[in-house]
Amino acid sequence: MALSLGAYSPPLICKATAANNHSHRHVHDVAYIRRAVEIADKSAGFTSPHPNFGCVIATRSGDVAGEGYQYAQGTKPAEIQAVEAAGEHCRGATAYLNMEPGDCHGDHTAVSALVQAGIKRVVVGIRHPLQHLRGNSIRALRSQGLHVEVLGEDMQSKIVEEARKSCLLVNLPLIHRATSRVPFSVLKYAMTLDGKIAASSGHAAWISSKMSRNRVFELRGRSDAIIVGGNTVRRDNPRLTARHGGGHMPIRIVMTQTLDLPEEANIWDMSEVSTIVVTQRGARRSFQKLLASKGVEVVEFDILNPREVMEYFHDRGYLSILWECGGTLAASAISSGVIHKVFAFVAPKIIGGKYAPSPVGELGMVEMSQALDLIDVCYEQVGPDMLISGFLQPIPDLTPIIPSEDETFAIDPTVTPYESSIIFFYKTWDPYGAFSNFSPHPIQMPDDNGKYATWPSVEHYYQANKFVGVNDPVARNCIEKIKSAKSPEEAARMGRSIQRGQPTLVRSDWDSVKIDVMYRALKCKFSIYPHLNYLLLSTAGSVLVEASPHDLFWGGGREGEGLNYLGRLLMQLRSEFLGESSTSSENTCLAL
Ligand SMILES: NC(=O)C1=CN([C@@H]2O[C@H](COP(=O)(O)OP(=O)(O)OC[C@H]3O[C@@H](n4cnc5c(N)ncnc54)[C@H](OP(=O)(O)O)[C@@H]3O)[C@@H](O)[C@H]2O)C=CC1
Ligand SMILES: Nc1c(N[C@@H]2O[C@H](COP(=O)(O)O)[C@@H](O)[C@H]2O)[nH]c(=O)[nH]c1=O
Repeated sequence: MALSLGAYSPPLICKATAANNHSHRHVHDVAYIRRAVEIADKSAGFTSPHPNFGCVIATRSGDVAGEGYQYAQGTKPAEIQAVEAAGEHCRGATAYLNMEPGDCHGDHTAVSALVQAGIKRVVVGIRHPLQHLRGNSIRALRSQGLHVEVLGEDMQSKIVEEARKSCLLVNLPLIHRATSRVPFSVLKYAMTLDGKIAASSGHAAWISSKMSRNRVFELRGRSDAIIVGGNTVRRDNPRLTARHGGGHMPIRIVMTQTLDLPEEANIWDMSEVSTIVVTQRGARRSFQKLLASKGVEVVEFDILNPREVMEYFHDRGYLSILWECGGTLAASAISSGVIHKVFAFVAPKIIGGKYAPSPVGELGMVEMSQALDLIDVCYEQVGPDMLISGFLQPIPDLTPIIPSEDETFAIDPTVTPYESSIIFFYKTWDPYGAFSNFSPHPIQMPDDNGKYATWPSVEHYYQANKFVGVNDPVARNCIEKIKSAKSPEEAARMGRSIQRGQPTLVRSDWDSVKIDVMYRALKCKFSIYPHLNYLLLSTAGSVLVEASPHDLFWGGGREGEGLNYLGRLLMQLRSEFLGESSTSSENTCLAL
């Protein structure tokens, strides 16, 4: 049954001229695209930031027949959900997508779903921002005879431009990933009406109201990580958790040169979420050991500055960072050009104090004409406070397309192709993302009794296996819960937190069997999906490395110090598929 557009109904249309018809169609299209944007954002706070896709299917008579949004990386594409919801109503209908589908895994699942369902026309908000995916799905849809229109390219008007902007905004972190080497960063602070972020004593709890602080929890939930400076840890002893009622918890990062931090602090409590300390190489080695004993990861930098640190977290796959530091680090981050957006909560209070700190320290500016102007400023009252937000940098321009390596050689044959013998993979949306255990490829695996069950991803299967064979109903319950986790990310979160919090539930032989468990899961995945098998074989001759800088067992580590067992297993499988060695998993482990 087709649903009425309801709250998203475009304005009523009266009789019109041909030109008017054109712009009226834009009104409809824009309303549906805006709805796709709205639903694309629905997983915010529940899952870590990821490319946000929404899809709305509208029938020829203008009713919404189906909708869907992608919940997390490795979950069902928005287009498939919308097609399933719309059923027969897809025939001849239009699909509205806020962003071109990202065919990260070479299987064109979203495109096939739209084609097979009988969709006639597709309106796309923006092309996929990532170079290796950009334009692929649009080309594929057109080659299948669908009429595809892209906002700003095939349709132009003021309202189209505004809708396009909303498509850019809902995926801004991804757009930054595509255009720069640092994650999208938001600086947030709370200040009194006289511009102080604490009293002269350093006391700051609280400046903003409870309502404003709840908004901050939401902002935290939308981020991969929250960063503060050493002084904020010493002064405030913050928890920096997202008490927003969502599932996603950002990692906490402390940036400190001296590593002169308290031995006991809320931020070292790793029961809910982990903390990473970034510091100067060689700083207080004994304290580093103490932190390591608490499970805190310490990352040393030769040059500790906001840009180096952000580039590191970009490489670690982070899309979005929230800065909740004081003015000293905030000034350094702004000067380094890594802050993109500001959220300032202004409380109607005056605290005074000649030495009370302010939100941004020394920027070296001497004339007001040098002040940084915010762009697209918004004012919103939150309880008694005023929230002022705006951008410090414009939305990156996606128009000038940087030529791909192949294109470069075509443009300039004198450029020698870079002979790459190492293939790095990590996030599902990056090149070779299908090698990630978070990729959306269900597998069928036998249980102890030889009965086959379907697992939504390799990650689900691997995490659940930690608790297999343990004679405890709680462990059995954990397996079922992990199996039905809504995303690979949630499966990983559950598996890791149960392993950490209730180690007695983990099977005693886990360390000795985990490689074999992973091997069997990967073997199934790369056997049952021909295109994945093809992709794996196409890498023959290259070293495969999971580019996880923090997982030193499955990943390659930051400086190649990781054991890269995931990469090794994939290479082992590749050579088995090529018939170069035996297929025994025991041999796999021996060969590693
Ligand atoms: N109201 C609000 O929104 C907030 C208020 N506050 C308040 O602010 C005060 C603390 O402010 P502030 O001292 O500015 O705290 P910061 O959070 O800015 O911490 C500064 C510290 O960051 C570390 N750091 C590491 N690298 C750099 C770098 N490249 N540049 C600058 N700093 C670096 C240093 O730590 P180290 O010394 O360990 O080497 C430095 O001392 C407290 O009173 C706190 O309550 C703090 C956050 C938000
Ligand atoms: N004082 C102040 C803020 N301060 C920020 O919040 C941190 C404390 O977080 P938590 O321990 O998780 O509650 C603190 O260290 C600083 O970064 N934030 C605000 O929204 N409003 C406020 O008035």
